[in-house]
Amino acid sequence: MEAGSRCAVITGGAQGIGRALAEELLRNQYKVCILDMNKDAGENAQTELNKAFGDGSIFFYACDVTKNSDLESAVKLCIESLGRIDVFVNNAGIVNEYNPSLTVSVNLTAVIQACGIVIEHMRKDKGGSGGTIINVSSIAGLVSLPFIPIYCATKSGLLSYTKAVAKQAEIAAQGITLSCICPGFTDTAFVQNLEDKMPDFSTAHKAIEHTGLLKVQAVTDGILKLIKDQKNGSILKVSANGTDYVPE
Ligand SMILES: NC(=O)c1ccc[n+]([C@@H]2O[C@H](COP(=O)([O-])OP(=O)(O)OC[C@H]3O[C@@H](n4cnc5c(N)ncnc54)[C@H](O)[C@@H]3O)[C@@H](O)[C@H]2O)c1
Ligand SMILES: CCCCC/C=C\C=C\[C@H](O)C/C=C\C/C=C\CCCC(=O)O
Repeated sequence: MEAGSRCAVITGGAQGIGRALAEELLRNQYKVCILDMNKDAGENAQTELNKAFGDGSIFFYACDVTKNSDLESAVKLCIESLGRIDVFVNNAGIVNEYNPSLTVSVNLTAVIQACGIVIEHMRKDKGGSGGTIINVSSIAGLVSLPFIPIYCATKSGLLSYTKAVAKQAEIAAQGITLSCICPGFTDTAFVQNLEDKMPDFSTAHKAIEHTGLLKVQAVTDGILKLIKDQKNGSILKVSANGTDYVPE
């Protein structure tokens, strides 16, 4: 590991927004670890991206973020591979209105657990060098969508949690910043095959027809902006109308 290269970890990084972000960070000279429960997609991303960016650029570790023991050991492996973590992106997420506990567990509880683990590593008073945590929320965390109430609850919960932790005096003192990104509907596998994931699929389908889909690049650009701006406690909305910070 060369002195000075920045290191990032992305949960749910095997496909969709997470994988595109991994690629973007590699293009920006980061070393990257991706964590995902989809072993085939994760190994595939690792092989393809190491081929494109050079061996040892990216590491994949299988991790179900809902299992605290998986998270603990995956973060340890990331630190062994990268040396440190400068940027941690909690990106893994699901929509499943028929399984509230799983939805809360993946989208909210796992993020809270991961933040706890990563903050301990980043704290300057514990030998770390600070860092940035980005939590991937959604416009569904800002507006209430009647066809996905449980998903909305998890994503607005993420906004509250992130802003509250960011306000803790010791977070800033330790050189740590937390922020959230709130994308609108985005063109990934996430918005496909959802017929059996919500009772009122036809309203969801109409909403997407009405708003259209964002390109993944708009979301990864937003995450790069958050990494660059380091505005602790900020919420960045990405929609068809552009990318803007949400006023306090
Ligand atoms: N696509 C959209 O329209 C959209 C819009 C706003 C926000 N988001 C959010 O963006 C994030 C990424 O979404 P995406 O569109 O790339 O979805 P995606 O389905 O393409 O990718 C999600 C990844 O998360 C992984 N994952 C799911 N559960 C996991 C678990 N328990 N442990 C580890 N990995 C797990 C999946 O295997 C997958 O690789 C999610 O948090 C989602 O809520 C998506
Ligand atoms: C075909 C059915 C797909 C159902 C999609 C379900 C969940 C997707 C959740 C995403 O996180 C996106 C959530 C909300 C987007 C809300 C409004 C979009 C406004 C778009 C805009 O202003 O550009």
